Amino acid sequence: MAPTATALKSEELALSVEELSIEGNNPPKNYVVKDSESINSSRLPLLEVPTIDIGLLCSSSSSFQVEEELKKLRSALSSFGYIQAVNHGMSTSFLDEVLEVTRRFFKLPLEEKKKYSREENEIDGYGNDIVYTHNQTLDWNDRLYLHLLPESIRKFEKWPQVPDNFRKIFLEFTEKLKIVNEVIVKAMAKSLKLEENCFLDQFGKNPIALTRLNFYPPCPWPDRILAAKPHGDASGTTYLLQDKEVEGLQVLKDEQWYRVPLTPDAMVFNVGDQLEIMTNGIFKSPVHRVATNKERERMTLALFFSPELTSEIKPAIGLIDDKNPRLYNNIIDYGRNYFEQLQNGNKPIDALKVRRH
Ligand SMILES: O=C(O)CCC(=O)C(=O)O
Ligand SMILES: [Fe+2]
Repeated sequence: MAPTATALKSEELALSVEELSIEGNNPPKNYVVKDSESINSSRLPLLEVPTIDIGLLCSSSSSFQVEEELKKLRSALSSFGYIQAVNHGMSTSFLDEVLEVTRRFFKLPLEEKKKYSREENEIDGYGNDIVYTHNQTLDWNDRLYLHLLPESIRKFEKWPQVPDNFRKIFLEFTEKLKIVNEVIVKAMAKSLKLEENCFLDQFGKNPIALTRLNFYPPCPWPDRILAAKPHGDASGTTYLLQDKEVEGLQVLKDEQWYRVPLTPDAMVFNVGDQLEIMTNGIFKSPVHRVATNKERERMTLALFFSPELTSEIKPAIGLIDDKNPRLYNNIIDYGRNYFEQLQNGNKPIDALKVRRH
């Protein structure tokens, strides 16, 4: 998933969002959303995100309860692509620890964090948006990207040494979430009456796990700047640990923006673009964005699972027939052009739509 185009450089762009939040009186122009009206700061409705019991999905029997859970999963993923995963086998205290090491990293002095700065044209490391074009709108977000799987692509030099349990906690989290992910990806197939490994096989033997730790400093201009611009995730599947107190995530459903509620003890799960392709558009990779907050900072942790780079992903045969034509072309390494497309204002998945005349 390496960015392909050469990134542009400029003085203002080299500052972290944290630095910008303490500087100056005017909004930095590269961050101001061109069509500010679209931010719509009036209070948005809250999305009802169904709770899915992962323990039930693991069970090999097909009881009434399991069938009901699969129906609920299918319904949520085909209407807006989000669920809250509960009973996932990770204790609240463990998830709190994951968020706590994340918080402790972002609370380090800037000079400390900059020791882990992302190199140009790389993904792993600390920094903000890669800049491809001068009129790109930047996100009010400092982040740390780290590849977690496969082991061979970990860049430990970008992994924080402080707090000193960072590495241990993230390795444990990765192992645990990998198991949850297999359960959910299999359940997605079962809920569509497909063979359970149908999507998991497309991830290949060495799926990719990438985490993105997000820090959103308070922003003096919440009506003009977004913490993350609208996007669908490039992943196969995405898991999000949300800030415990500060909302910000919003989802587009039927052309209306909704707030995603805070989910204590639950993980938010959403379909990524690559699972939308594999399900031939039945499951939706939701377009989401993050609002800025004038008073409060926010921290979240996203973890993305994606097929290995050599795997050709494709809509499952069992989902295509005369009534349901193929919607997407096959693709290898979906992430390769994703960032550049997104930063150029495109919706990357649209490039794969089958064109009919
Ligand atoms: O911070 C959030 O609530 C969402 C983050 C997100 O969408 C991402 O990292 O892709
Ligand atoms: Fe996202």
